[in-house]
Amino acid sequence: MDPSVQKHFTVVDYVIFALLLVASMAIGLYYALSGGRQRTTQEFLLADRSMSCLPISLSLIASFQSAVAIVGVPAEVFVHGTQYWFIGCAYILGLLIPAHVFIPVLYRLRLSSAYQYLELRFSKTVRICGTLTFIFQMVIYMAVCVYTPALALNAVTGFELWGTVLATGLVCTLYTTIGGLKAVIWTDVFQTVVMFAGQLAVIVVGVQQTGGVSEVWNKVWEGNRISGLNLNPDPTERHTFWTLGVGGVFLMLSLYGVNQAQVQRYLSARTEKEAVRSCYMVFPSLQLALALGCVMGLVMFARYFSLFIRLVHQVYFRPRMVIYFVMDMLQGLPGLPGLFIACLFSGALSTISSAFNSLATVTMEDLIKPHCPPMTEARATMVSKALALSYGLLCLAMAFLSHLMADSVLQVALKILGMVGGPILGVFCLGMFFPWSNSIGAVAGLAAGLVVAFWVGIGSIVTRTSSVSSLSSKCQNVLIATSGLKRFYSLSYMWYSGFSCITVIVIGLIISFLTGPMKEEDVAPGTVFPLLGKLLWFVPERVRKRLCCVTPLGHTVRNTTKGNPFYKSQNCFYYYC
Ligand SMILES: O=C(O)CCCC[C@@H]1SC[C@@H]2NC(=O)N[C@@H]21
Ligand code: NA
Repeated sequence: MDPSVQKHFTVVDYVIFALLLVASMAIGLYYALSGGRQRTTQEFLLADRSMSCLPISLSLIASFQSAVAIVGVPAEVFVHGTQYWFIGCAYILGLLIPAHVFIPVLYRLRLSSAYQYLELRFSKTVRICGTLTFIFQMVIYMAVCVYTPALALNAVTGFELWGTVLATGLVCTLYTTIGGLKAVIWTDVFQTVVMFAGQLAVIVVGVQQTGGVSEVWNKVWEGNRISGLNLNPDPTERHTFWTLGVGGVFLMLSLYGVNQAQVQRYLSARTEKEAVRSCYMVFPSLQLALALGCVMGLVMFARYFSLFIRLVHQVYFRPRMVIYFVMDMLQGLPGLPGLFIACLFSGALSTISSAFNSLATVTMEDLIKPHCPPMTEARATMVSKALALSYGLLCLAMAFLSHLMADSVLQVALKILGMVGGPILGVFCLGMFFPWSNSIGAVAGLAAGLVVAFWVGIGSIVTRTSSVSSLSSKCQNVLIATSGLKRFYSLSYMWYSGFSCITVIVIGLIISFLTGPMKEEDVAPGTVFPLLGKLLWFVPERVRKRLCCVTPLGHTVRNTTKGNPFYKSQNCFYYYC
């Protein structure tokens, strides 16, 4: 099959793709014209805190399962084998800790934005730093998510590239702007179903065309794509059980524990129990999404092994390889290419709509409201909608600017999420688990974490490309002067979030102790989680009291200044033990 042959679509395919956009638009319109008709920020940004656990859990999946994973995971397994599947082990702690640590603290403070927590626990400065870091992270991540499917499609199917980006980007911006969080959550539900259906279709057709499951298994086994348990402790090895299973926990915590897009969904739950339940329900669906991606990679390997050997050395080929093979596999089956395109764009739409909405929320709640004269509810909602619209248009502009990086899109997305998500996770951990930390320590820690993350992230790109690019040898020598630095740059990207998170905590504690640690009575009630008390459960009660983790059952008193219910006793703050 000649790579230059562009795959053409039948009418059915275009209809299916158009149906995806129409259905998403219809859901947006429905929520614009029903309920409170999106007239308050409580409804527009938090769905009136009325959501139940099922839609929330599917929307939690959709927020960070974009076309990048749909294209990237099969490509990863196709080229490197099933080692990546071990990231599934990170989902256990990666969802249990958010369910039992982050959700209780953040939900009971009845926040609108995750970064309000940083002001309650530290100061306004820390809140603003956290908000700006989040905005930076999501704008870049959005660009990768919207560009990936469009570019891959164009390269393989002649699908009009910019027309697609514009069409999906505008539809997404529209339904997010008019329908608010309710529309974003319910379109996420619909789009998650489309995502699973598209991947399943490719797997079924691929197995059938390869000659059955056993045939696939034989080819996959022959090509030793089934990776064993790699327990190599070397942190520079890209994918091992440790980088994926342990490093992946930090990545999951930065996304499912403290990322505004996910926290906003927890806060939109009608009760705390619903929020915790939605976190539990994410686990099976996330494992299913991971399994579908890995199996799709294996089936494609079995189906195209011979061709792959010929083409794999063309680096440009990687990001488009999956689409290319899928389009070849599905051609002649009218409707299936359209379903797969719809699946790709469902991934992109559901991720960028969550990003628009969370970006509009934090900009409104953390940057505008606290610094502008109080505005009427109607005006605040209008501004929030304008923000969602402008972030949508910004994302489209970014997509036109960004160029798909040479290596796998999955790796690029995980690097961005790791490099920026890790430091933000670190600041939240510093605040929740270390009562002594103060706001100077938090700001210094965040800065140190970001510096370290970008140093290793950018260093890894420069040194890797410098080995192939025309960088002068002197420059190369300077860059990787010592082998230690070389090893530092070759740290697996799966450790970026863990490494930067720990840097934030260490630096944050040191600076806090140097500038005068916070006293227990100064810590805002309800903002600290007794991690030490939990971990030292075997230590006698009186010793634990000294560690300031008091027994539970504090009675709720309404604090007039903060307006938040919190647990307080006469001499010490009660924690959730
Ligand atoms: O946008 C994408 O799909 C790529 C980013 C994936 C983010 C992480 S990886 C672990 C967890 N599982 C998912 O499906 N997404 C998140
Ligand atoms: Na998505």
